[in-house]
Amino acid sequence: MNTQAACSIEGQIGFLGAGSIVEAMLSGILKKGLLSSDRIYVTNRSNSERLEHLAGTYGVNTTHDKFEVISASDILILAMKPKDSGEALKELRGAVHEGQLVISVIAGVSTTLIGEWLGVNCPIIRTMPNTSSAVGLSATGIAANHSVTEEQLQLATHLFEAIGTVYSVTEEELDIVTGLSGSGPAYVYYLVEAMMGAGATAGLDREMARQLTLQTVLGAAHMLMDTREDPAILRKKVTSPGGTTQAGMEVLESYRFQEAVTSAILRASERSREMGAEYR
Ligand SMILES: NC(=O)C1=CN([C@@H]2O[C@H](COP(=O)(O)OP(=O)(O)OC[C@H]3O[C@@H](n4cnc5c(N)ncnc54)[C@H](O)[C@@H]3O)[C@@H](O)[C@H]2O)C=CC1
Ligand SMILES: O=C(O)[C@@H]1CCC=N1
Repeated sequence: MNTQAACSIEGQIGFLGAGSIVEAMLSGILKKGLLSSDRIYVTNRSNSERLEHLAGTYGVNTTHDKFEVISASDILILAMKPKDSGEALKELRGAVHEGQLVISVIAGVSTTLIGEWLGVNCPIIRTMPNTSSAVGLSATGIAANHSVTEEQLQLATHLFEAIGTVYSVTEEELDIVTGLSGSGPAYVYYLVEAMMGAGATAGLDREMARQLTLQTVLGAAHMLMDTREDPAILRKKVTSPGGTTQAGMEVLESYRFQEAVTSAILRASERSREMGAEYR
């Protein structure tokens, strides 16, 4: 868990969208005590059961009236899918006023486009958190448009610091951040699935394979963070000449593992750019 102390924030926050990333953020924000649940409003397209779940689990206010959420909120967080965002935001044209701070977690969609759809020249901050927000360990990229004041940027940074670590980048760089750390947890889970599966296939009890894999991933992440050593150096320290790691690494290389990971991240970043153009 991120142990950084979080001071409370003023005002009310509204979420337009109630999916996985919003639940991860709610969980992280409330665990940190950044603001009380009665100052949070959540709406979605039409799923009442989902809103009931969020109200029941987190004690937040939920409604199907998007205009109620907008008028109740000092900070508005946009969290619908990129493909739904144009239609959703055009419906709200004129409802958001210039004093409200809009924060988007939507992949690929630019602050310029969001401003055009909403029909208002308001401060807009584009971010890219990841689902590790739920345990306070998101790696979040953040970029602001020209209307955002230093104070508003600090406020948004503070909000996202409650759910992890925040990195200030340019808006262009956010597409790379999306492919790398926004999608990144899925790549790590994919590796973990493969490692656990291999342990079980080789004869270990499934739970034992799971625990050994998770402790290995956790230990490796801590080694990288604590020693600040280059990952290639750490990898070499594990690899005894002619030993087991070398044998395993040769197989990964024969499948061009690094090339596959690089291509995946570049393709995901490109997809972020594509979505911004595709859904305009
Ligand atoms: N899932 C992830 O790991 C991450 C997702 N994101 C971004 O967050 C956004 C949401 O992603 P997820 O939570 O995964 O999607 P999701 O599909 O779980 O949730 C999308 C939500 O948007 C709502 N919605 C759709 N149309 C709406 C409308 N007109 N008004 C209000 N709400 C509406 C849906 O009802 C649903 O609650 C996407 O833009 C995605 O790019 C960003 C970082 C990480
Ligand atoms: O897959 C997606 O498009 C979203 C953005 C980053 C993580 N999930």
